[in-house]
Amino acid sequence: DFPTLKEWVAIESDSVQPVPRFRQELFRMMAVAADTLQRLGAHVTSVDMGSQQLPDGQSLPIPPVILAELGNDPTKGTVCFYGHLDVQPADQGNGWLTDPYVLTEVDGKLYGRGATDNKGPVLAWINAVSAFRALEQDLPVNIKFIIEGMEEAGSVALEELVEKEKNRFFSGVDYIVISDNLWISQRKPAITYGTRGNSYFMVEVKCRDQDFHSGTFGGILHEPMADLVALLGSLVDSSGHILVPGIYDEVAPLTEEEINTYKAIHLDLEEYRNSSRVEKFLFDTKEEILMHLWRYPSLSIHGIEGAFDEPGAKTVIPGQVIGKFSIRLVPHMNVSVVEKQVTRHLEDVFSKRNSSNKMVVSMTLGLHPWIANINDTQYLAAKRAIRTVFGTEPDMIRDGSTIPIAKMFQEIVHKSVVLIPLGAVDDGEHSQNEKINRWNYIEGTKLFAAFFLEMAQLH
Ligand SMILES: NCCCC(=O)N[C@@H](Cc1c[nH]cn1)C(=O)O
Ligand SMILES: [Zn+2]
Ligand SMILES: [Zn+2]
Repeated sequence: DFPTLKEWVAIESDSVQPVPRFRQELFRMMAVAADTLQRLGAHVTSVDMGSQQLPDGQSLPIPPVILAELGNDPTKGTVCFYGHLDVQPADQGNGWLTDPYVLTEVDGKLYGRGATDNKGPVLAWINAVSAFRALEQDLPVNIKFIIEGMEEAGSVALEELVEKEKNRFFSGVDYIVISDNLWISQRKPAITYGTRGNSYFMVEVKCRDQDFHSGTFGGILHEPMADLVALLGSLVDSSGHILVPGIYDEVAPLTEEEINTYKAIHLDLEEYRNSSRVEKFLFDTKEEILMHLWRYPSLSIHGIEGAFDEPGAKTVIPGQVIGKFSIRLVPHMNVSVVEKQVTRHLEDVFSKRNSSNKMVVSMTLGLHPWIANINDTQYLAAKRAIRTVFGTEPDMIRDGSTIPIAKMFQEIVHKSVVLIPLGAVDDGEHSQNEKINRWNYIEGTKLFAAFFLEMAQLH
């Protein structure tokens, strides 16, 4: 009578679209998960997270965070698992070949929103725990769970909760495990020991708060879009090199030993390129590709608010526009130093244009990079468990994206954090036709069970 992945995927727990219907679904999702953990024998607390103020003045309730505990034997180590049960939006009309909220198996692949990000891995951990229950075996370690429902919306209010629970819920925790990313291969398991951070910028250029007719005003204005395009064009060159002065100053120097870690990773570049449907990457070797995803910063331009982006040929001059870009940060870059460097650079470029428009730069998100010590006990336990279940050594990888909670745990709770992904490189998290392979889901469950046993031995 345990929940299946199909039942969990059927709950439309979208945290990104701030509408009451999805919030209700999120509350239902968290209630179902709390009930599951209770039936597993855990002591469960659903923490009220208050409400979220939206930019349009609306307020929406934040789904509760689940804190659960199973076992408190002082002779055993305590492993805390973090996961999230909210999902990215999914719209069947938009490229999905099956209903995103109906888990559908095709050729051993389980398609559905949240299948790999992150409902499948959370359920795999729960299944591993329940396997010990079913076999009437004592759990080898004490287990804690922290499960949230707002990760895809930026883990709203979670940092405050972690801070508040630092000396309570987290006081007895020895190790933290997250399973919220993917392998770098289709078949070879991985352990993740680092993620990049992210600093997200908005640059607003404003002439007035209404658009202009380009026949009536074109030729006599400093156009906001022309200013903005020049600003955005000044950020990165065609080889991907970021042009903000000083931005590379604090990037950790590259050592020979580190290069060898990239050499050891199996990555079929041709397959990677083909499955990504990209004609050519900026770099030609595996080592360069991995380094530019994991250990060097990158700058991406995301969009322009206020731009005319519909089909057709409207002859408008937008009166104000907001450019959006972000810089993925790596050790040892500092968020506030980056904020100053970017602001100064944009101000310099803008002042050289002698524009009469107003420019405002703001950093709306500052997430730190995270890197762990791969000699920590739980890394050894995860490696041994992978050998047992998969009969191979894992790829030791980093992730080019950002999992803010990893750094929060490291900084606030001061505990070792490991990422043990279960999904394959082509699972399509955040994309249409997200899936988890049946094989990954089942072997992943075994991996977590083996990990508990290894942790018990090594603790
Ligand atoms: N493979 C794990 C993906 C997790 C993820 O997508 N995180 C977001 C977090 C974020 C960063 N800036 C804004 N949100 C990401 O884009 O990396
Ligand atoms: Zn996720
Ligand atoms: Zn996600």
